[in-house]
Amino acid sequence: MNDKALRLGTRRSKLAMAQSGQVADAVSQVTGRPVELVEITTYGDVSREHLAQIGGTGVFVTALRDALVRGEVDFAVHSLKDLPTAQPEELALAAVPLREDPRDVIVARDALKFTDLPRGARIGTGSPRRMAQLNAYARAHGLDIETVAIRGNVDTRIRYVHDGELDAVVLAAAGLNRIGRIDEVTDFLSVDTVLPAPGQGALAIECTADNADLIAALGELDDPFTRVAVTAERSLLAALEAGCSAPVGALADLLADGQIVKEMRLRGVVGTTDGTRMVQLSTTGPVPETHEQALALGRELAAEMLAQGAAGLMGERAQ
Ligand SMILES: NCc1[nH]cc(CCC(=O)O)c1CC(=O)O
Repeated sequence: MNDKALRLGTRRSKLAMAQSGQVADAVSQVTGRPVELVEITTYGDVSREHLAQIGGTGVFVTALRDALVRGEVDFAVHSLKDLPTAQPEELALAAVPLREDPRDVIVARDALKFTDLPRGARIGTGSPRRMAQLNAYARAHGLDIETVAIRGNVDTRIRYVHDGELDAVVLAAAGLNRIGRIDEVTDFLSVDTVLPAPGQGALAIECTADNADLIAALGELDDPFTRVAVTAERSLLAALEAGCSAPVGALADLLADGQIVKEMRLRGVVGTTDGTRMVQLSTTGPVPETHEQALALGRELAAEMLAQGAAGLMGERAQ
């Protein structure tokens, strides 16, 4: 038996270390091999520039992928929502584990809920998707909020609220869960209010495409439904030709009748960051049984969204 340590390439951020550590334990369990974390610094970690300005899609991912291709590490864990939609040929998406809570959340001062924020409240987020949907909701419900562009890691963002610079920030529940700060949440946003980013809450475990043994071993951590759902969500994103910094939300979920899964629903939204113009559509159909069917579902919904003018709403970037 092979008991040589597997090398897991990871970013150094608290979130990356937390999710890599959790996956390392699971991989150790299924392979019976020790897993050693190898820290890799990415351009996104050192850059002070705004994410959108340095190219948006995948800045955090590239350095890890380079290390895989060079053979410096055996596998890597990414937040699936940060993965570019194009899968490089030399790499395999070996596992998509069971997704955690996909929702966005608010961390606000004084334990405030989103809808209880006072007039003129300032809400920080670096995401045009979150801005668009929060502003659209505010317009529709007579809330007076100002979305403020911020960046930085999860700790930095929460500090804006504790320091009194902002009334609230928007974050992903999954990230807070993974770093053990879910108690900071003052409001879980319904996905009817803010549709999450495609793939939000899910992880991607990648290794090189030629490593059949490792692909098979990591495959034990795969959750087939999560994979189908995120495949449809990311296919929608790709068909809209939108990068990770575009204002696109997507979520696939199962519609069940008691214990019996009946259908899958895919919802998508695109909007201008000021929330004045939105295209939001959903489609429901049989649960896809193949990768190709999942891709087709995303493409079909994207085509309907484009027919309703979605392309005209995506030119924007956060400032
Ligand atoms: N944009 C950064 C990012 N990438 C992944 C997560 C954690 C959530 C996830 O894995 O989906 C976060 C933080 C956030 O959006 O609050």
